[in-house]
Amino acid sequence: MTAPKTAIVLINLGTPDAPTPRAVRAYLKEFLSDPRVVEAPRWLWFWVLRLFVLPFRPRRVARLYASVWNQDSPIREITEQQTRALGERLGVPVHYAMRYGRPAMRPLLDKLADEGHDQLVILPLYPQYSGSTTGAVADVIAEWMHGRRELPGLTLIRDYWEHPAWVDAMATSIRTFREQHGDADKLVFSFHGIPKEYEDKGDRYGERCRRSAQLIAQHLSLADDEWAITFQSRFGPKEWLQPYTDKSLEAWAGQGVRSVQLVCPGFSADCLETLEEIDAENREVFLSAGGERFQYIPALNADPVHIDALARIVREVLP
Ligand SMILES: C=CC1=C(C)c2cc3[nH]c(cc4nc(cc5[nH]c(cc1n2)c(C)c5CCC(=O)O)C(CCC(=O)O)=C4C)c(C)c3C=C
Ligand SMILES: [Fe+2]
Ligand SMILES: [Fe+2]
Repeated sequence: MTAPKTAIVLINLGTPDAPTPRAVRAYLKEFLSDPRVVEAPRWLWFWVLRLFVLPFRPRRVARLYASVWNQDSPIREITEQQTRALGERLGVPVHYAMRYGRPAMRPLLDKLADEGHDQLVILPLYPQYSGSTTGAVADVIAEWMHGRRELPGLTLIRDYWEHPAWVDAMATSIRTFREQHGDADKLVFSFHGIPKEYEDKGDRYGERCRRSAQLIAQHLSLADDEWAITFQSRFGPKEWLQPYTDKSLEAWAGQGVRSVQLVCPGFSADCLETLEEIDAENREVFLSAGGERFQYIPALNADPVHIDALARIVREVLP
């Protein structure tokens, strides 16, 4: 037998192929059909998705994608940069795939196994585990394994919000931003939400986010009134994790908070939800409610402090 041939696979959520209603429709159809993402009864959601969501949302969301699109969707461009940088740092082949849309996970797993890799380390780029994100990645891996006779060794890094290397990278990035731009009345940690019902049923994602923000705030020696945690990206009519980012910004502006800095520690790469929803929509919410200064602190992206942290996290599980 030859020495184990290891490959690292980064996974992120996904994005449409193009900022057009047609491409966004195809992407949303795949994404929102996953029962990990929308847990409504299948027969009901089948019709709601086709009658009320897919005929309308893609047109509006395509315009939002167009407002942040570069050569490609930011999340795919940045994941590609992260993949290259981590490969150089580790000296081990690093690949990436998206859970929804392209490049897809299954063809990559097939290719790596067919090439004779017998150890795969899979790192979903969600620092805080949720069934709706990393759980959905695990589903694809499990289905893929089901169809294969010879299996490689597999390590799934479930999450890394507690890893000192990642907490340190987040704190360093925020500190560097504040050294360059000054502080604000409030530092807001805004996380992507999930429906409150998922938490009630046992998904401890919200708790991980709250503890995550606490660890970073401690690292920065912030007093309790200098920071806050909120949840963004509500979808549909039900209650999601609270407090909501937009409502909180509005309330603070009314209470005399003049300046805020927002950081999104649940997003390893900037994407529609940070560049458009936070840096454009929520900026507008805060400023039009009387706030004076709104600053978005970028995601860790392909910053060397992030790549160093990911390299440490992966090295710990390498054979
Ligand atoms: C409908 C339910 C959704 C759940 C639950 C959900 C959880 C969740 N999502 C992320 C990260 C990202 N989500 C992104 C976009 C996005 N998310 C939803 C819905 C749910 N997300 C939708 C419908 C969309 C698409 C845009 C829209 O139509 O509003 C993205 C950005 C992708 C991009 O292309 O830039 C990310 C990243 C997390 C971390 C999470 C739960 C923990
Ligand atoms: Fe989402
Ligand atoms: Fe959004």
